[in-house]
Amino acid sequence: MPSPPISPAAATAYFEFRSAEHVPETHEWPGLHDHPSVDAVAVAGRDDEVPVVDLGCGDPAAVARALARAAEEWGAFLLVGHGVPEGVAARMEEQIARLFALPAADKDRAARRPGEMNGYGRPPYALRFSRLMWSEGYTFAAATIRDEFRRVWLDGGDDYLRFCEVMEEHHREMMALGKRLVDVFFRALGVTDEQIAAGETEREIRETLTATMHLNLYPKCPEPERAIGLAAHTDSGFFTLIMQSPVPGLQLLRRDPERWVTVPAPPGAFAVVLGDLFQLLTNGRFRSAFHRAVVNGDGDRISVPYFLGPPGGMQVAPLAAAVPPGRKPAFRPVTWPEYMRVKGKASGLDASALAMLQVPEEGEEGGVVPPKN
Ligand SMILES: C=C1C[C@]23C[C@@]1(O)CC[C@H]2[C@@]12CCC[C@@](C)(C(=O)O1)[C@H]2[C@@H]3C(=O)O
Ligand SMILES: O=C(O)CCC(=O)C(=O)O
Ligand SMILES: [Fe+2]
Repeated sequence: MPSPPISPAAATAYFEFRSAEHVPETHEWPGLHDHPSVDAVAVAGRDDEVPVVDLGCGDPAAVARALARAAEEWGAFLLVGHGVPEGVAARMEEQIARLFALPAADKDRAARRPGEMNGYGRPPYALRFSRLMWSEGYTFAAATIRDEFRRVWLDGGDDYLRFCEVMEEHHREMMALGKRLVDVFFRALGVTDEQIAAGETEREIRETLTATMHLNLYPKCPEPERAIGLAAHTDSGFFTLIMQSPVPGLQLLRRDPERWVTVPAPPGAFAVVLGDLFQLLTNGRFRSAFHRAVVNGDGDRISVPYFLGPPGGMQVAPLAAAVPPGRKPAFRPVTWPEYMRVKGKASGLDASALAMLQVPEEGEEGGVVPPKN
């Protein structure tokens, strides 16, 4: 019988990872090794090689083809040749390490309150589990960085200013990159540049993108095989640009047979993970990826997912270009907050919640989205 979800009090209690010599029962996850973990590098050239998309290769048609393949088959890829200056990641790592090294009282002042999206603490879906994850997190809307971090640095000051400048620099770079990628995704779907320029919906999607940043610290773990950094899930928005330390930890679930493929972490590359609303937007052609983060015994790992999605009030519906001629869209329109509620009520943490939005084909009772990756 599954154990009950953890109480809100236990979920917000501070845990001192640095002094832990063992993984306590509260943080021990059964079933972590039900599927084997595969190192993508060790099997390079085979099916388990995580796709790489090189934005700077100079051949837009080849980029769109590589992106379409990665989005259809994996729902995730490594992005290189993106032009984001090298120093950004190093500055982010330094500031994030400083934030999480602050005294517990400073971080607790900014704790995410029940029902709130922003703040220090465990990610929203953590409340669904009976065990705790081996990570510290901080979520904030990219548009409100200065207000948000006055909760940590009450009087402002140099540390606060430096922190905000670095977060804002990352936000600027990621938003510009996200908008470029949206156009390449459209091209990968077969939408021409002229259609993108003329298409109201395509332009609206690109121009109204909203960004949420989530800082993850996975502290070095004394018994990494007994703990999980971030439990398996799909992201719910359009897509997520993940900056990660040059220490692997992100894993993607592949099927037939089920196995976790570790995403390599070459310096400067971003991992890109597609979310459920992108699957809906592309009428199911591009898939969201079921993923998780494992921990390690050698050192800390930091990751910064930059979640891109629609504004809260926008109804997301399958793009006309993605619906085959003569067919109905496969999903009904939904807003992001409405989808989060649907997913919150679903039993799984993957894209299967999308089945509740599926429009049955003529003569059908409704259906499920078969997992592909
Ligand atoms: C924009 C968001 C996506 C997210 C919920 C959030 O409001 C901020 C945190 C994100 C995250 C990170 C860990 C896994 C996840 C499922 C969660 O509970 O919080 C995702 C959410 C998501 O993509 O649905
Ligand atoms: O740490 C990572 O690489 C993945 C993080 C993630 O999936 C998330 O925060 O949603
Ligand atoms: Fe994620």
